[in-house]
Amino acid sequence: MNLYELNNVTRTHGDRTVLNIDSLSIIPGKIYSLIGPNGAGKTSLLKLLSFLDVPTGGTINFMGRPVVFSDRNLYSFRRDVVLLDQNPIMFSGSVWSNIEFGLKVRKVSSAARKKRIEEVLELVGMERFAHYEAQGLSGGETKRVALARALVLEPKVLLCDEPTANVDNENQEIILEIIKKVNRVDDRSIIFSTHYLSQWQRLADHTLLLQNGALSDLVNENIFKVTVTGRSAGEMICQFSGQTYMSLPSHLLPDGVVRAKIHVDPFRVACLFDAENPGDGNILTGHIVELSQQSGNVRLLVDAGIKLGVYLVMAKYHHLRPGIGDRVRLHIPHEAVTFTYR
Ligand SMILES: Nc1ncnc2c1ncn2[C@@H]1O[C@H](COP(=O)(O)OP(=O)(O)OP(=O)(O)O)[C@@H](O)[C@H]1O
Repeated sequence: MNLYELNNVTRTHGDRTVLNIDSLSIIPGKIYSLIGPNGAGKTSLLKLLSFLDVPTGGTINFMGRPVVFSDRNLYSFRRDVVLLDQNPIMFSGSVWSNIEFGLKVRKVSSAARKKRIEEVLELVGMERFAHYEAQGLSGGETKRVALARALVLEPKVLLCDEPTANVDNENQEIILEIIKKVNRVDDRSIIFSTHYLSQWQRLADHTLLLQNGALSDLVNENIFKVTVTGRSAGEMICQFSGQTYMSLPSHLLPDGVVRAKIHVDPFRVACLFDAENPGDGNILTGHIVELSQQSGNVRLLVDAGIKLGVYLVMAKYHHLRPGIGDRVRLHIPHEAVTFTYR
C-alpha cells in the first residue's frame, strides 16, 4: 500500500496556481528528496502532505485512506505526520520543555515522557543542552532540537523543509546522519526539500523535481562529472568530459578532491542573446539543439560542449523567438552550481 497517493491535486492562491500535480505515489519506508528552484512549490507541497494546508482541488489518499479535509478528520491524519519547518521557532523555556510540550498535549504519562525525551536527545546529540534556554541556541542546534521535538512524537512520516538551510557544515552532517538513522533504524518515511546535489544524491532513495508547481521527469538533467585540473587563488578549474571548462570557487570542494559531480540549476542560468556581460560566474557559448515547453516555461537544450538544459520564461521567449541552431551564450553564476564528490 502506498503511503501517499495524490491525483490532480492543485493549490491556488487567488488566481495563481502554485501546485498542479497530476499524479504522485509515495511508497513507505523510503527517503524522498524534493528539489526545484525557489518558488517551485516545495513548501506548499510539504504543507499539503502534512495536512496543514488544504488542496484547492484533487484527492489525497494517505495509507489507503482518502483524506477528508475537515478539522475533525484531519486530527487523526496529523498524528502520523510531522513537518519540520524551514525556520523552526523555539518556545521560551528549556530544550526539555520544548520537546515535552507535544507529549503533554498527547497526554503521554510522565514516566514515558522522560524516557522518550532522553532517547531523542541522545539521538540528536543534544543531551547536555537539555536544561539550556531553547531560544539561546545556535541555528544548527535549534534545528536539531526541532528535529527531536518532531521525532519524540514518533510520527510515521517525517517531512523536513530545507533541514540544513542556514546551518553550519558540522551541524549539516549531523542532521543528515540523524535523518538517515531515523529512516534505516526506525523505518520512518522521510521527505525533505533541499537545494544541495550532495544531499539528494547521497541520501535519497527517490528524488522529486518540482518546476512551477508541477512534477518533472528531468530530475537528472544538468548533472555532469568533472575533474579538477588545477587550483589557485581561491579558484579551481573544472574540466567536463571533452574540452569544456569552468572556473569555480575552490571552497566548493575540499582540497585533494579531484573528481566530483556537479549540478547546474537550469533555472539560475541566464541565456544571453546579445553582448551583455554579467559579473561573476562562467560564460559558455553553444547552440540550441532542442526546444520544448515545460511547466509554463520554454526549455532550451544548449550544446556548449556539454548539453545544458536551461529555461526561458514565456514572455522572454516570445520577445526573443530563439530557434534550433541559434547561437546563445549561457551565463552560469556560481550560485547555480552545487557539488557532490561521491
Ligand atoms: N499564502 C500564499 N499566498 C500567495 N502565494 C503564496 C502563498 N504561499 C505560497 N505562495 C506562492 O507559491 C509559490 C510556491 O511557494 P513555495 O514556498 O511552496 O515554494 P518553494 O519551492 O518552497 O520555494 P523556496 O525554495 O524559495 O522555499 C511561490 O510563488 C509563493 O509566492
